[in-house]
Amino acid sequence: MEQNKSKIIYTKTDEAPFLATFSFLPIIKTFTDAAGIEVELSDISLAGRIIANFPDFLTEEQRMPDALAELGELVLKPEANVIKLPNISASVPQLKAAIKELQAAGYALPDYPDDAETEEEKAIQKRYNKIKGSAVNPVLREGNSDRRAPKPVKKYAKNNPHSMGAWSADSKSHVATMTSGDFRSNEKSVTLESATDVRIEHVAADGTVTTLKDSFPILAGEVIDGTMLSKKALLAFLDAQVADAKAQGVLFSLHMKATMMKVSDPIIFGHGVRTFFKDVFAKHAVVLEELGVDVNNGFGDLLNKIETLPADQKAAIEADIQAAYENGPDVAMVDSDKGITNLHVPSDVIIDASMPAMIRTSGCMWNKEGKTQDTKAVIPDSSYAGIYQVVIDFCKKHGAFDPTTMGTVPNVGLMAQKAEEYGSHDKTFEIQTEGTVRVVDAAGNTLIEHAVEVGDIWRMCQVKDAPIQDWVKLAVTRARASQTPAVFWLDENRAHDAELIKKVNTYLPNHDTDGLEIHIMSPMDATAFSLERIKEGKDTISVTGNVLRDYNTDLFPILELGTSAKMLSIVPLMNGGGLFETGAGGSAPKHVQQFNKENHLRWDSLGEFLALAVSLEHLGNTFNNSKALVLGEALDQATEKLLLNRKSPSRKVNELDNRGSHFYLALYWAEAVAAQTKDAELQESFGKLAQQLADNEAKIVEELNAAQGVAMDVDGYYFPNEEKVSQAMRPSSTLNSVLDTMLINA
Ligand SMILES: NC(=O)C1=CN([C@@H]2O[C@H](COP(=O)(O)OP(=O)(O)OC[C@H]3O[C@@H](n4cnc5c(N)ncnc54)[C@H](OP(=O)(O)O)[C@@H]3O)[C@@H](O)[C@H]2O)C=CC1
Ligand SMILES: O=C(O)CCC(=O)C(=O)O
Ligand SMILES: [Mg+2]
Repeated sequence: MEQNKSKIIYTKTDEAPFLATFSFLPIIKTFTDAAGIEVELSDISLAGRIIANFPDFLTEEQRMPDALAELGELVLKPEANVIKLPNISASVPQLKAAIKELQAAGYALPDYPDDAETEEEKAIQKRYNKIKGSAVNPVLREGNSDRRAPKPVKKYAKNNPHSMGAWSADSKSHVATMTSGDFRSNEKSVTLESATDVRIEHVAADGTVTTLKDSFPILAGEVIDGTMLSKKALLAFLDAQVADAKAQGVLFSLHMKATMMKVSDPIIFGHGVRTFFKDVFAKHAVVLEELGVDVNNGFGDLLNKIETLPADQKAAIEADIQAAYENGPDVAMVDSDKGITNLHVPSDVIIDASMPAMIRTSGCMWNKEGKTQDTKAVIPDSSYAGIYQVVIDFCKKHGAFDPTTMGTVPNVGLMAQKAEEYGSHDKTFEIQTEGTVRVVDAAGNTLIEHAVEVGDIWRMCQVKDAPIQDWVKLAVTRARASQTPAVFWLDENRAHDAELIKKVNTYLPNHDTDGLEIHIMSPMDATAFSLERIKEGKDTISVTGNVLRDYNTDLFPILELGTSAKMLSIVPLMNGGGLFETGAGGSAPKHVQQFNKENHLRWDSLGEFLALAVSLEHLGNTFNNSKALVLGEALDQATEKLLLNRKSPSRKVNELDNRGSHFYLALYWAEAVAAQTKDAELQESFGKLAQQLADNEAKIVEELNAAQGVAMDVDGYYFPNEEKVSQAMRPSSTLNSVLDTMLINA
């Protein structure tokens, strides 16, 4: 992919942000074309990535270039300027559904092999596994993360607070986490002084050595960790939690990140399902085995596979499932009307968004009657679980947070180059034989070693030195720019964090920290510190590793702003380019359901507006493009006005939705360009556009709202008909012709 000096890459993704793109992109192009800036669409949708990876199964016309691979190369170059919308990180059920849809559309793709046996099946599975889970973000994130609520957004939230469920001191909701045998307890960490190669091997009790991962390079200064989660300890823990949830009368709810931690967390999820339905699995072990049931993909896998059984056999299993529900604790529901529990699909409950949603709902989740109920949030590994307990304790003591007065917690996150746990998939193993796992360097020294048993999960993580240096620098830069205290969330008692603390102490003196308040605290202490301040309306930067980056950038925004979609999310790429993510949240599947049902899209594109403005600013500054700077500044003004005038999408049908909010953004953006005096040419042409949009406001809004209230079918979920999507997302002929006229004149 060529990125010339006046090009911005805009990503085509999935679900709600995909739909929104069909309305917003024509507006963007109206503005950028006039300024000679090219905006190119790059397809990294789940369907697009599947197509790109199986050219040999497809016809010439069906094939697509591997846009993700191209972007992966682009982000290493200084000229990179990419706007990245949220995309699906597919669980296996989602991947299978997308494949099915493509097959139905005439794409002769192979099925996803559940049990790959032949070499051919293994090769296909390997290709699909590359597409599975969080496969996009780690490729693009060649920089650390700077996520925050811009001032106008925070101000808007204070003036227009979202709902917050009240908290009572006698709430029984709590976090349950392991106290031993987990990743945190077993962690060992080493900083390599000089570059070397390491390999990971398993040594069986009889001395047989099996290579788990061939030699790979480690750079000087890199921190590596090895750790394991004991299956025995996990099962004992899960058993105890199921029993305790029942005893306490609270909902049982398991919170994992099975999409991003795509090797370890589905295994843990599977143990959660098997523990909850223990009797079903004990009684029907043989038949479930024969059916190839794999609940690492959720309990839904069992339900789907027993459909093929003879009626009486199926009924017997269903009766035992019912008994499990009756005898066990109540289980948290994703959709109580449809009987879908938190255990059905691993991608339905994702910890970063699910825990804050629970905290916002008075610490409750939904039970089978569709009512809220106190909940036991089960987060097996104790590395980070404690922060949520601190928030829960704080709410029990002080009541719910008040969005009208609370301060903000922006985040500076260490994430470049697959840092830490989020880069561990290719170094995570479910142990097949008792023995030892060891990490051995080029000279034959054992750097890390653990005794393991069958079923234990062993993993190694890496974080390179250059990203750490960049992260420390970014933290200081943000602390200085915003005059806000910064806290490194690092625990001296955790092996990995202890190594990072040494690094932070080495690199901080390289920067001017005069007059800045910088702390290092354990995650739980840092949470308590930040919450005390937030309550007093004070701001505190959280400087964290990759997992806490993920957790904090949903936790605080969801409490402060109601959603993380309103965050500014910048990734200053280490080689000088810019990656501008939109918001900090996901692709909102629920929004698509509503769109299909009643043609109302409640997706808020605020994240896209903010990202585009910083992308234009970056382009302007990097390449001396004054027109880009004018557009960027004007866009920020337009976004601020949009918030002030409350033109964000409503949640209700027949009211302003995503499309209507795009119209208002276009109007305010054109007005702001027309009002500036730095560029007379832009001023003149956008003066005309502003006038036309303003003159037609009532008609356009009427046309946009009138389209709603009917079912909408765009021929597919993962791979819809783009012509239909475009028609659906651009229902105002008046708006379309005003934009077209502008484009023709540009
Ligand atoms: N950067 C990325 O690419 C990311 C991708 N994901 C992926 O997204 C999918 C869904 O993840 P999930 O955890 O459910 O998170 P989502 O953010 O999609 O959903 C959580 C809820 O947040 C609200 N929300 C999120 N974005 C917006 C928005 N722009 N406008 C209005 N409301 C919004 C919605 O609430 P309500 O329904 O009440 O309106 C939504 O249901 C998964 O496949 C996940 O892997 C997740 C995070 C980041
Ligand atoms: O990549 C993913 O799967 C999710 C990313 C995410 O949640 C985040 O970056 O906050
Ligand atoms: Mg996240």
